[in-house]
Amino acid sequence: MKRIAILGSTGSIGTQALEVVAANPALFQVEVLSAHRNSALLIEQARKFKPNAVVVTDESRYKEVKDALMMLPIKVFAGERSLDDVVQWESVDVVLGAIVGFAGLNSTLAAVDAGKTVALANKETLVVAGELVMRRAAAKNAAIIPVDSEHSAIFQCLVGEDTTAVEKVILTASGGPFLGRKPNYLVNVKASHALQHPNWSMGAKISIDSATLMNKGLEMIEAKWLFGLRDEQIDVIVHPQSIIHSMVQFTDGSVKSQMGLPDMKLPIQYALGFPQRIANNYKRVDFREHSKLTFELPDLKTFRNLAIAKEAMIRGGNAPCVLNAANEVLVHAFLQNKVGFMEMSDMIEKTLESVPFIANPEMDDHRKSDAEAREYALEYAKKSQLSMY
Ligand SMILES: NC(=O)C1=CN([C@@H]2O[C@H](COP(=O)(O)OP(=O)(O)OC[C@H]3O[C@@H](n4cnc5c(N)ncnc54)[C@H](OP(=O)(O)O)[C@@H]3O)[C@@H](O)[C@H]2O)C=CC1
Ligand SMILES: CC(=O)[C@@H](O)[C@H](O)COP(=O)(O)O
Ligand SMILES: [Mn+2]
Repeated sequence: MKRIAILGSTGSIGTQALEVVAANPALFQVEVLSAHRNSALLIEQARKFKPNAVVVTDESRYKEVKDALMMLPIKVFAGERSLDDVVQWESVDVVLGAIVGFAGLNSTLAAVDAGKTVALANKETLVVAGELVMRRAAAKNAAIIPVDSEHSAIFQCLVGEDTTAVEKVILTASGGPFLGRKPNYLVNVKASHALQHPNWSMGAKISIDSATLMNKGLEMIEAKWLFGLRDEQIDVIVHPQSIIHSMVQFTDGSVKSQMGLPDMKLPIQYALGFPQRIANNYKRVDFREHSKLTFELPDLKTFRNLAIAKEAMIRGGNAPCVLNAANEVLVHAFLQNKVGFMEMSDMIEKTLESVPFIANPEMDDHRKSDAEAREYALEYAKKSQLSMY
């Protein structure tokens, strides 16, 4: 029986993780749940799964959660710091990092420092501080099992392989809702349209990242650190059907892929169950229904975020941290209709030019770079014609 701390239990990954847990009561038990603002759902989840503790990181929701769970033997904590404490508990076997954005970094690091197995969905953690996180995980023997579908695919392709025989990895990208569209169309698109991913149902931030292809840029950086790859070993190919979740090409020319229907419960249960592969009765791929699996190069001239992210990866240092912070601010602004779809790339680029470069950042440098980048990005966002700041 694995005892799991689900950080971000009220989100898209968190709720699907709870479905996986509910389907496998002999394998998994919820030890901790965490939410930020969605206290109503957190309370409902706590009543159903009866964890040892819940954390509500937005402290203004503490009283509501505490009062609602008063009659149950569930500890209730508030604030981000509490997350760092609970993930280190002896009673936690696996930490599922499913918080969105930079906000998930501290708790992931706390889990790694405690030598926990981390099932990691929160890709921003590795984008911002991949070198540092992987270094500390190695020092503490903490396993990081990817949940992100592409990285889960690569991980599964690598099990039992000699990693020195990897020539490159090929990340598949769906292309998002605007595949094939050009700038003259994209200047006018609104969040409601960008949120409609063709294959996956996900949280708002990652859905916009998929639409701009920033998601694939973030995933290149995530792959670099997870699998210890050189920049030139990471390729991206657009595969609109999202059946092949990514591939590994070996030095003998063989290519392995992992396939499946686009359903995040699969990589989630793989990461939670690893090294055990858990049987389920989810819908299988029927190749007659998917008789055309197609591939094309990404349009980097239109979807500039992917090119900008790749450049930040190659530049290294604090550049990916700055990229991430600017992107978080601008995605938030786009969701509120305060900047345009195409403007986001220009503003991210300008933020990267504005924040001083740090070649070998430690945690304090990342915090500082993140804060500075947010200020610049917000300043640029305010200059948008759409802005009503
Ligand atoms: N959704 C997907 O299919 C995939 C997601 N991922 C990655 O997984 C992560 C989660 O994504 P997703 O589930 O879509 O996101 P959601 O927006 O659906 O959920 C985010 C979760 O994080 C919590 N949260 C938000 N802000 C904070 C904060 N400041 N402090 C603590 N907790 C916070 C939310 O709490 P509350 O709702 O209570 O406010 C919620 O539980 C992201 O990094 C994403 O890139 C990767 C691959 C696929
Ligand atoms: C489900 C998942 O892992 C997402 O990151 C997904 O890959 C997004 O799809 P695209 O970024 O390829 O559109
Ligand atoms: Mn992904």
